[in-house]
Amino acid sequence: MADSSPESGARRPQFGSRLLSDPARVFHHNAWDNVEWSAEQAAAAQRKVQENSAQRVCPEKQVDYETNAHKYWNDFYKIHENGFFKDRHWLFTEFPELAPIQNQNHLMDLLSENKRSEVPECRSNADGPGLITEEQHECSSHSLGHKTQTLPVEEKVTQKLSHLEISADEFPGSSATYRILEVGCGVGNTVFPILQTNNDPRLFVYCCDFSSTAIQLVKTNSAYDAARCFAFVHDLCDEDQSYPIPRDSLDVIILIFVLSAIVPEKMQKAITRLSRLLKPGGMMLLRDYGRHDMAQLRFKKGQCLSENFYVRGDGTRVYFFTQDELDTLFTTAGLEKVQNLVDRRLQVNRGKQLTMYRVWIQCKYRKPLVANTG
Ligand SMILES: C[S@@+](CC[C@H](N)C(=O)[O-])C[C@H]1O[C@@H](n2cnc3c(N)ncnc32)[C@H](O)[C@@H]1O
Repeated sequence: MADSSPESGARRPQFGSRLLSDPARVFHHNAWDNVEWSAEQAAAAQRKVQENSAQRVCPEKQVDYETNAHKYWNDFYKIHENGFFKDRHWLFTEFPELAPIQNQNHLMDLLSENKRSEVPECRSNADGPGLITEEQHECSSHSLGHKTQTLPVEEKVTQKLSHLEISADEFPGSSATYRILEVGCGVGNTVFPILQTNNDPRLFVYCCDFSSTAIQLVKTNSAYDAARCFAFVHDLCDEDQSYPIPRDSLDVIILIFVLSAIVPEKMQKAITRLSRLLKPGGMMLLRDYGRHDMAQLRFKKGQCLSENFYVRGDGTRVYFFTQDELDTLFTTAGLEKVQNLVDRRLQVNRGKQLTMYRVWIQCKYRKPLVANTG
């Protein structure tokens, strides 16, 4: 097979296509896919988790992390603004649903021009010391422009939506025919690539986050276009707060490293509420941390909140999923599996000769065309 590494300038391959067959070549690329874990490595990971989970955070602190979760994320974004999470052009190869079909050939041409090396997710210093690679700190060149004002029309819509009674023909994006919602969008590192690469006039993109600081950064980004996008503050765990979109109206919902940030007991209701917003045939897409990811193994004693759920030094929290747990969450919400895969990836810092074993899970679940009555 021809070399399709980002360095070669060729189109970025889907995950799963670069395999390390000769361990001596480990430092020849930045990342290797589907890395097999030996029994010893798996057992060592299990032991690490037992060790770092032995001591739990006290109940008072647990209440604080839950009650003030949005404040901890606000603080995070006040410090890092939009220089922390890198834009993700891999999105379109992994999730072609983000680009309407008629655009895909053109999209692939655009992407092949993009020679940036791909880093799947780049939560770093808060996960533990020493995890940061140089490229993970690299800031997106096109996510830094800021506007100073939001549009008055949008303000009016926001006010109207705060007294929610969504009518089927009066909501932002109501005239669009392809609607995407990103939940927990942060500073827009998924939303802006979608808006920039997909110029289909029938597309409308919604994005929300419970961090008002993050949403402010999205709205003041020069790439934010209120005619094509609607960003709003929303807590996906808040059952009393409606989404500003009617039921059965979305083609795609995206969750990128966000479900892991909420308390496990609230995950099911959050997913069930979101699934109601999908059109029949609509898709829920997720990429998130898998069990025994390097970030989980790096936690120290005293940072565990509950099984596989931890708090970082900055007060933000993270859960590490198995494929079965995610399958249960989505199928209980009435969705059908299209994809549920584990991406075991060996990331390499060639400069520092470091190896990092990452575990991510990628899921696609579809709302059935006919309601599941069984
Ligand atoms: C790890 S970051 C990922 C951000 C973004 N999806 C990305 O990939 O760059 C997790 C995001 O989820 C948001 N978040 C956490 N809990 C949330 C909740 N209950 N409701 C809405 N957003 C939430 C945080 O504010 C943060 O922006």
